[in-house]
Amino acid sequence: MEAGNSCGEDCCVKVAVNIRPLIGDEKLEGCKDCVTIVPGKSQVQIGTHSFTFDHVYGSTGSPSTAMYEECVSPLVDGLFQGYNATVLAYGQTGSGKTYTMGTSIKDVGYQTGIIPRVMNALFSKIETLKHDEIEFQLHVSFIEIHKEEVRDLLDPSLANRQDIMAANGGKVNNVSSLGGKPPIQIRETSNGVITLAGSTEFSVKTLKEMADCLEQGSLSRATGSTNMNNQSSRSHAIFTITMEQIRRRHCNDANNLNEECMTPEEEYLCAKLHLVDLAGSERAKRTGSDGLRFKEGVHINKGLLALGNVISALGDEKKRKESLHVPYRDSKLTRLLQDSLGGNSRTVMIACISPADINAEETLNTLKYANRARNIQNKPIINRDPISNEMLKMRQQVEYLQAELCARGGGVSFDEIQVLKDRIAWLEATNEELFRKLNEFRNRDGGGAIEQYETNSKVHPMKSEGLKRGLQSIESSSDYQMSDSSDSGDIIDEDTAKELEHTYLQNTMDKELNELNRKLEQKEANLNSFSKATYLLF
Ligand SMILES: Nc1ncnc2c1ncn2[C@@H]1O[C@H](COP(=O)(O)OP(=O)(O)OP(=O)(O)O)[C@@H](O)[C@H]1O
Repeated sequence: MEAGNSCGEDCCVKVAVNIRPLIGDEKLEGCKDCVTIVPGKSQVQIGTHSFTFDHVYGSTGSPSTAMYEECVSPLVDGLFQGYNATVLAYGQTGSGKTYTMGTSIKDVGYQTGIIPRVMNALFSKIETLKHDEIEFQLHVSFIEIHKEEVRDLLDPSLANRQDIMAANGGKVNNVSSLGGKPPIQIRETSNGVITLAGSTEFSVKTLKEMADCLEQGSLSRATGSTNMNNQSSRSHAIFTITMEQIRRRHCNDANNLNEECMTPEEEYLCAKLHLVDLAGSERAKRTGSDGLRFKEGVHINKGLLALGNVISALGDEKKRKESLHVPYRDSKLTRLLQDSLGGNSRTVMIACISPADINAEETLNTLKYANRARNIQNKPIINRDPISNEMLKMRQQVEYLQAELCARGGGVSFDEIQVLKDRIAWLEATNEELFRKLNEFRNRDGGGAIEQYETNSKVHPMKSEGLKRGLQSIESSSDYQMSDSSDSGDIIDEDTAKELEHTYLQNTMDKELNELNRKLEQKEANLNSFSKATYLLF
């Protein structure tokens, strides 16, 4: 996929905070609510700290419709215009990330989470646009990054894993032992697009098919019991929806019904939406002393630390201006999200927090982390496929050449070309006639007059001078002869008469030859301009 048009403005990463209500264990432990929202200000206060975000939602139960409408719906609309988008749910374990994203089918949030809402919105929008000569294709992939390995949650061979999970009480304690495909490789194309080599991508046609992918992948996800959440996601999960569009546009110009207008113009757009449910951000030791959980925690922290460093580098205006190194390669997570953070994507981070006072320290860390993300600037661009781009360029080139041809051919209309053709035909006929007359002269004179003329004019200047004089006498001869006939004055002898007649013939030939040359030159010039005109037209 190649970069297309920029939206023209840099867009900061939008950050929203979602505060879940106190839940079962917290209530049982008698936890107090330590987070307050400043009404009408999108501000959160914890202890003496105060943070302002783009949006703050909270304590009202299920992920609100307002959160979807304000934060995610614009990204879904952008997909239809070809803009990539990313939604990241960040926060400590048990803060409500999976619930908010809707990535667990066992949760109530699954019904109202962001991903189910996105899927509904996508299909209903496609339904309304279907009539407008737009063809859609949707693809889905679902991967997780677990202990710095990218795993394919839609790998058909992982279907067995659900049985193992069921036998294991729904918990997977050692994901690596469950088999499946080898880890997926993250690749970067020459134009900076990040791709996953070897991940399963399902083409989906219906909402049900897409929901099945989400369900299957959710079941395959690595979860485990932690001190803070007995159904904790131990990996970063990325559900990606890729939408391809072919838009056809027919020319409707009634005055211009030529062949080109019957050919539809096609535009190809392709955009992807990453929906990311990050693993818990808490310090590793808080999730449990058990070796496996601890190691997982270290890896999770490594990814989130790298994400934090990338966010810091991108959020620091000075560093950004100096184009300093952004450490995307420090973890699989940041590598995979490279083109979503500070890249060509529209990005929303939803910081999920628990209001319970026992989580105050982690909540403060989450708010600080999210606050840094607000400074990241992305440059969303429309993503067009390179072939489509090439076609667009070629079409523009053809249009330019057609306009150029019209402009240049503007001085030579078809009528004018016909006039030129007629003139050439006339010139050719005249030419033939002149040659015929010339030959007649030659035959009449036996070639002597012409030869004599040519010899005289080139070789014998003295004789030529004599002929000139002869010509002068011819010019006056008509008067003379007339007077001769009337007055019967001077008598011209036979030799002089012959010489005068000869000179007369030579003089006539001379004039005709000059005329012939002039016409031939003109014919040549006309032929030249005619062939130039036809070259420009065809
Ligand atoms: N807005 C909410 N309303 C009611 N219950 C919620 C809400 N958000 C989360 N919960 C409940 O809190 C518990 C923890 O939520 P969830 O599993 O989504 O947290 P998490 O941040 O994804 O945790 P982990 O990182 O360990 O996976 C769940 O039992 C969930 O049902």
